[in-house]
Amino acid sequence: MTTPVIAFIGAGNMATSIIGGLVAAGHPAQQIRAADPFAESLQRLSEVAPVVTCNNNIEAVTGADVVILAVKPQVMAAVCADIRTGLADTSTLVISIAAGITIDSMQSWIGEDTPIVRCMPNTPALLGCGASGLYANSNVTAQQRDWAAQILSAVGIIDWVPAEHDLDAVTALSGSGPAYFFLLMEAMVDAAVSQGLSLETATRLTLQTGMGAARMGLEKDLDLAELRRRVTSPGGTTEAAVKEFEASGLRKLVSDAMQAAADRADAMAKEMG
Ligand SMILES: NC(=O)C1=CN([C@@H]2O[C@H](COP(=O)(O)OP(=O)(O)OC[C@H]3O[C@@H](n4cnc5c(N)ncnc54)[C@H](O)[C@@H]3O)[C@@H](O)[C@H]2O)C=CC1
Ligand SMILES: O=C(O)[C@@H]1CCC=N1
Repeated sequence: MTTPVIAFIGAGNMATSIIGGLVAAGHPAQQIRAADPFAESLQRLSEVAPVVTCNNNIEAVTGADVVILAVKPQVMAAVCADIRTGLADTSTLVISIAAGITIDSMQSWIGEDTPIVRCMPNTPALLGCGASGLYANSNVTAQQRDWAAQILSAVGIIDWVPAEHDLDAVTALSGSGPAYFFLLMEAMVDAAVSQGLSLETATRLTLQTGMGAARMGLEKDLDLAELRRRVTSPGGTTEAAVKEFEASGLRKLVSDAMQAAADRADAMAKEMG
C-alpha cells in the first residue's frame, strides 16, 4: 500500500493520539504534517513524534493526500472555509473526527465533489485501544477507504457503518462511552469506600475489575449475559446486587442516557450545519 502524506488540522488530544499510533505503526513522521494556531499544542505533539508542524492550515493541506480535521465542532465551518483554497483538486481525502458535523455541511463548506470520511473515534485511542465508527460519502475511492481504515486502525478497532445517521448511535455508544464507564467506576469506588475500604484499595480493585470484565468479553467466546450469569450464584451476593440494579431501572436509565447523547449529536448537526 502507498504511504499517503497526511495533514492534521488541529493538533490537540485526538490528533496527537492518532499521530502517536500512526508513527508507532511505522508511518514515517516526515509524511505527517500538523497545523495549529496554539504553539503549546504543537510543542506537546513534537514530544510525541517529530512530524512537520506549522501554524498555517493552507500550507499544511497543500499537496497532502489526506487531511484530517481534528478541531472542535464549533470551529469546523471556519477551518473548512480556510483550507478550501489549499485543496486544489478533488483528489484529497478529507477525514473529520468532529462530533455532529454532517457530510452535507462539510461538502457545502469545502466542495460538493470532495471525498469525505466522517469518523467518530474515542479517547482510549490515546492508548491504542480506541473504537471508531466510519462512514464514507460516494466520492471516496477504494484506495481512500483503505487509507482511512489504515489511519484509524493505528489507534484501535474500526467499523464502517452503512448510513451516516448511524454515527449518532456510535457517538452515543463508543464516542461518549468511556465517560459512562468512568462514572460507574466512580460510583463503585464511592460505595466501596463507604463500606470501609481505603480509596486506594477501592480504586485499584475497581479498575482491575473493569479491565478484567472487558477482557473476559473480548477473549471468551461467550455473550455478555452468559458471562454475567457465570458470576451470579443462585441466592448469592451478585444476584442480590443485580436484582437491585434491575429493580431500579438500570437498563432504561442507560437507554435514556444514550438516547440523550444521540439526540445531542443530531441537534449539534442542526446548530452547526
Ligand atoms: N475528546 C473526545 O472524547 C472525542 C473528541 N472527538 C472530536 O475530536 C475533535 C477534537 O477534539 P480534541 O482533540 O479532544 O480537542 P482539543 O481541544 O484537544 O484539540 C483541538 C485543537 O484544535 C486547535 N485549533 C483551534 N482552532 C483551530 C484552527 N482554526 N485551525 C487549526 N487548529 C485549531 C486547538 O488549538 C487545539 O489544539 C472534536 O471535534 C471532538 O468532537 C471525537 C471523539 C471523541
Ligand atoms: O462529548 C463530546 O461531544 C465528544 C464527542 C464524543 C466524546 N466527546
